Amino acid sequence: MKRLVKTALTIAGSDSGGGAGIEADLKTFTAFGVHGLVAITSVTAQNTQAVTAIHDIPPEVVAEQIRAVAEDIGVDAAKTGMLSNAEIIKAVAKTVKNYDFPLVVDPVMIAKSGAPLLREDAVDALIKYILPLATLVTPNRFEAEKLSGMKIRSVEDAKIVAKKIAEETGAEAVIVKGGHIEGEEAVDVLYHNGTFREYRAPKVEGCTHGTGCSFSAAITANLAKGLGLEEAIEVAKKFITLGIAMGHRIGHGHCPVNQSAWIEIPAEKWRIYEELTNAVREFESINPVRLIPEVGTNFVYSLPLPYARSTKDVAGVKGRIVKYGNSVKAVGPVEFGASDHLARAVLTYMRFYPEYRSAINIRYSREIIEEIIEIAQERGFKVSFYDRREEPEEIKAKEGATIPWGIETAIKRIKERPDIIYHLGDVGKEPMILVFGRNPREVLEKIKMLI
Ligand SMILES: Cc1ncc(COP(=O)(O)OP(=O)(O)O)c(N)n1
Ligand SMILES: Cc1ncsc1CCOP(=O)(O)O
Repeated sequence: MKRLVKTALTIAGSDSGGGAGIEADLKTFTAFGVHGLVAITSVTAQNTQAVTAIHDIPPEVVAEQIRAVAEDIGVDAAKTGMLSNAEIIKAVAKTVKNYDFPLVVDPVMIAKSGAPLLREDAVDALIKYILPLATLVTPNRFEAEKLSGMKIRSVEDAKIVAKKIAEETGAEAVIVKGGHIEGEEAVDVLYHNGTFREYRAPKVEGCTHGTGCSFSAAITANLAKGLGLEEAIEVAKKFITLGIAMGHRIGHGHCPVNQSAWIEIPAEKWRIYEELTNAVREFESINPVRLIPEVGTNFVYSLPLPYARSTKDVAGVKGRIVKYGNSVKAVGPVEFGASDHLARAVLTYMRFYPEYRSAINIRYSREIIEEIIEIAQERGFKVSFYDRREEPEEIKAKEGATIPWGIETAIKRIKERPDIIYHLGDVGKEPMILVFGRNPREVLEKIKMLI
């Protein structure tokens, strides 16, 4: 039977910290929907700060891992990472020659923490045995300098070096990565089929442990899926830029790239869209006319942290929910970026209570707030408030700062998490009640109690 899922093989070392090596490669393969296969070359005891032990696997066992998966399952594309010593390099070269899958070579030499991952005497073996088999070699600045014997200070130097490595080793293509080359952008230079191509992205703040591994794994996964080389690199560049920006802030050293962001953000966005759309429909059907303020109601649901960074990451109702005769109607559909005020409120709230990602605003009246306080006492809900008259002048003067200040003030006012925050308005500002919950369902439950 024809195999439906594509497969990618990583021939690399294990990083016990889960940031680089085999672990990074497998997460990357999964992010692209490709089944990952492994041939472990070396087991490292490693964290974000250091490599504290290295145990190399016997070369024949490395070769046997490749053979075992290639013979039974089949390999659509493969990559190499940490190969550690010359014997492993020779065993890998001899084995992969028996198959015709594309091979991406990440010439791993030194860990971010500074530890050597390739013996000094094995660099020549890498050049002699592995690079000639490569569909693509992916050195960073320092690896490219080592492979070429030349210094790289600019994108122009990177071009000369990429061409030199390809011509001297017989590698089909070489991409010299620009993360360590000076400039505001990370410019990667590809030499392929006698021509150059530049891949540009802003140098983003974030986490970089495992970037080389994840980038080469992303290219491999996309080659396995049938993309051409240049297209596969284009996707991988976007993937790694997002992964660095969304990196997991763990450990005390170089924090790791987040390979899941690529798949998690779109998946979460879809779940949020569905859940919020259903909740808005239910809110309309309850028809809570007396709860709709003059400015209208919005109902929001944010991406989880660390993905929620701006109001664009919060879904809301476009055009808000309004009174229409005797009924309550959403003006437009649920969209990300459709809310400003309520989105800023929920983003501030999440700084204190990250799981509470949904909120709705309803009309303030003395009667409604008294009912809320009564229900809150019965059900154990907490209510807090902020008073715009207490707002410091410097906050007033700053565009968009009132709501974050107000939510923070209300949260700090009481010792426990407030389910409901209200404010009494100001000149030209309608007073408002904001109801928070972990998700739209929880917010709706609270609203239903008021009806
Ligand atoms: C087992 C293992 N393989 C590769 C690396 C290199 O990862 P890192 O240190 O983050 O550097 P790049 O990913 O940028 O090449 C490693 N540390 N461990
Ligand atoms: C005016 C206002 N203030 C708090 S919620 C709200 C209404 C909803 O505003 P948005 O649609 O910008 O979230």
